Amino acid sequence: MEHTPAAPGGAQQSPDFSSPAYYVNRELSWMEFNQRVLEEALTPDEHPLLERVKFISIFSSNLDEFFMIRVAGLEDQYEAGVQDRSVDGLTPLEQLEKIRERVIEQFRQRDECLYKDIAPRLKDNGIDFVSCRSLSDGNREVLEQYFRNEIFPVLTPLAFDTGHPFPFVSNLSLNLAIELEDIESGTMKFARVKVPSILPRILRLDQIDGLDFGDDRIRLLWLDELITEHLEQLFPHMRIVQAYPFRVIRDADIEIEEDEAGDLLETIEQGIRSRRYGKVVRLDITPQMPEPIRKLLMKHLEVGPRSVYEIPGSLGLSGLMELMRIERPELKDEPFAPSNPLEDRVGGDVFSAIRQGDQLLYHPYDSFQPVVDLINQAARDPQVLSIKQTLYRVGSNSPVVKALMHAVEEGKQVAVLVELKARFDEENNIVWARALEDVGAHVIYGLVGLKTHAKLTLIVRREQDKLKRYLHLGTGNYNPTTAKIYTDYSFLTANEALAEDVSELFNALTGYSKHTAYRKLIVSPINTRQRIISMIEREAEWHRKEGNGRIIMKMNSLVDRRTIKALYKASCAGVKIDLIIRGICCLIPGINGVSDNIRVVSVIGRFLEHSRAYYFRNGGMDELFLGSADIMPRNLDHRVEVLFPVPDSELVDVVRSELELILSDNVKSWQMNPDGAYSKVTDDRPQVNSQSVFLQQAAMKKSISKFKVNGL
Ligand SMILES: Nc1ncnc2c1ncn2[C@@H]1O[C@H](COP(=O)(O)OP(=O)(O)OP(=O)(O)O)[C@@H](O)[C@H]1O
Ligand SMILES: [Mg+2]
Repeated sequence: MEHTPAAPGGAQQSPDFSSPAYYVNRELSWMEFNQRVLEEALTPDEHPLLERVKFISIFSSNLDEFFMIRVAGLEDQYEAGVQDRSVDGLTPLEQLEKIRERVIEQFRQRDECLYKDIAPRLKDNGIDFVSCRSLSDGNREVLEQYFRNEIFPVLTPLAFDTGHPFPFVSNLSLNLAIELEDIESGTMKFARVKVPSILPRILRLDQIDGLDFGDDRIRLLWLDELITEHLEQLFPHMRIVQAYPFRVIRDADIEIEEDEAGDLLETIEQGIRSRRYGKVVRLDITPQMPEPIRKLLMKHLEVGPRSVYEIPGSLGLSGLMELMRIERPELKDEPFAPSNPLEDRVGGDVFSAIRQGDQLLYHPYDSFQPVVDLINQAARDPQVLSIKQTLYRVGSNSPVVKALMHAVEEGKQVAVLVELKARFDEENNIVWARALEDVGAHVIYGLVGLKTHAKLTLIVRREQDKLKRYLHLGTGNYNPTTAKIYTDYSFLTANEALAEDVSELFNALTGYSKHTAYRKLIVSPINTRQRIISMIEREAEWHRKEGNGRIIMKMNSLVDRRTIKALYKASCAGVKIDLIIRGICCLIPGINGVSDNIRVVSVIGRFLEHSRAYYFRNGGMDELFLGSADIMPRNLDHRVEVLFPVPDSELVDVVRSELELILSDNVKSWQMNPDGAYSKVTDDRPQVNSQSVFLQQAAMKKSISKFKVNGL
């Protein structure tokens, strides 16, 4: 990326902070993030072998989602003739073209890594991808029988010619396009078979009864290969000329006109159904597919050449996640047991822990269990009157939801705000919302036009004839499964001023309250942008007065232009600004006269960095906010988000030193350079892998508390 120095000739004029040269394109920045995820797989020795496979899967499914939402949006804009340029000066078409160029290169890297590096290493470790043809005659017969019994009944061959309409090809589906010859008439035909998504994508041949290999190697076969091999069973009296896999990705962005939605739940269900019919935004094929079949698919799926990707090898590599089920611990990360300081100290009595003082948990190093315990304990506790909670992504089989249901059964007043619009979790959330409603909880779907992304729990308990309020405030979801792999903070407190604000906020979410004057919380869409910007400006003021201006912000994405401008200005004023941004970052650090004092790093590793923390030195009166909001227009303007201050200075110090540790990471950290590109942080200091250090610290905490429990 080119940019001219802000003040040519050393003149002291203020740079034009709106210049496109000072911004990175949001979509391309996301692509760079996904590249960093891919690098986790590409680099040998970065992770145990199966974990590298996992990163190929994550990279691939991330990219699928990106097409379903972001590329779909750009294609819409392009089609609608939108000529507006992004902050960095690109039209929708220019962005689409750049994305395509990048994706092609990424697919090349991914596939080369998978087939030339990872697969041979898997082989060295006794794990083989095999083809049907490589099997002995005896094994092939057994496999044919297996196909007949287990797979054949689930398949539906769909003919396609003038007599049959083009079959509907659903989103994310893998299919075979089959060329056939009618043996009697000699005419050529075309058919499509969907590879059933309910079956595992990769078969473990060594686990199929009757197959005999005479060794204990693990043998894997792609399901689509098995189907291809036995197509003649689906088309008797026809000659299979050839079969070619293809995969379709559709626009999956649900547009909900909430103002017109009578019943939001039903409207979203309709949306999910219609998502199956969204416009095709990507068609994956293999290079072998002949031109006529390509043309035919492109015509009927209504896609242009820009949306067609040739991928040698298997399609839909997100399916590789199944390999994580292989029981080969030495090829995976070492399991770890999170510390549970609360359990160790107060035996799971979370209320009493909170009474002793505010509690800060850092997941996944600290267990998420206390949060589940809190709600379970509240459900059982006769003194508890009510529980209010927001739910965004709860995951399947959620112990949190079960605890809430239990609380209803125990006669507590339970009010739950279920966000039905949480992307790709809509169906899941509908199920939970219904289940909660059925047991008699008050289920609310939030405010019209806003997604509720805030993570809040409020428990009211009667104590000595007074009502006391307990809070859980978080940066991540109420999802114990992801809490094992995403880094997030949980803050447990009975702080009155915070509780007052949270009560008001729940009233605003569930009732008609138009409360906007929160004393402690920063709340989107009310004042997050304005408060963050004013704290950035305040830091510049402090710096002018007494120096030492310092800001550390950690988030998943930084997109908001006004906040970026404020950061540029603060940098020009001399404030030292460190940004830990895992994903999209539209700000460019280190530009002369614009962002000299800003550093941007991104940590990608075993755990998904997910916590959001905003720290300001504030003239020595350190101020720290944690919460659910990233700095993107969507989080600032279109969602209900909460950032909460951490009132205890000791805990502020804890978080600040955790942030400093991440900033000192020189193993899993990437820095953004003044040209907008990322490079791995390398220096001569002893190696610091921040996630590993946090793991070690958690293990230490565990052993220390064991000593304490034992009275040593
Ligand atoms: N270690 C990892 N590194 C990179 N990406 C990961 C890792 N683990 C999981 N992921 C991917 O990260 C994605 C989730 O990231 P994201 O920040 O969007 O979280 P989220 O739960 O959707 O939160 P939000 O609702 O705030 O967007 C998942 O789709 C998953 O595939
Ligand atoms: Mg997300």
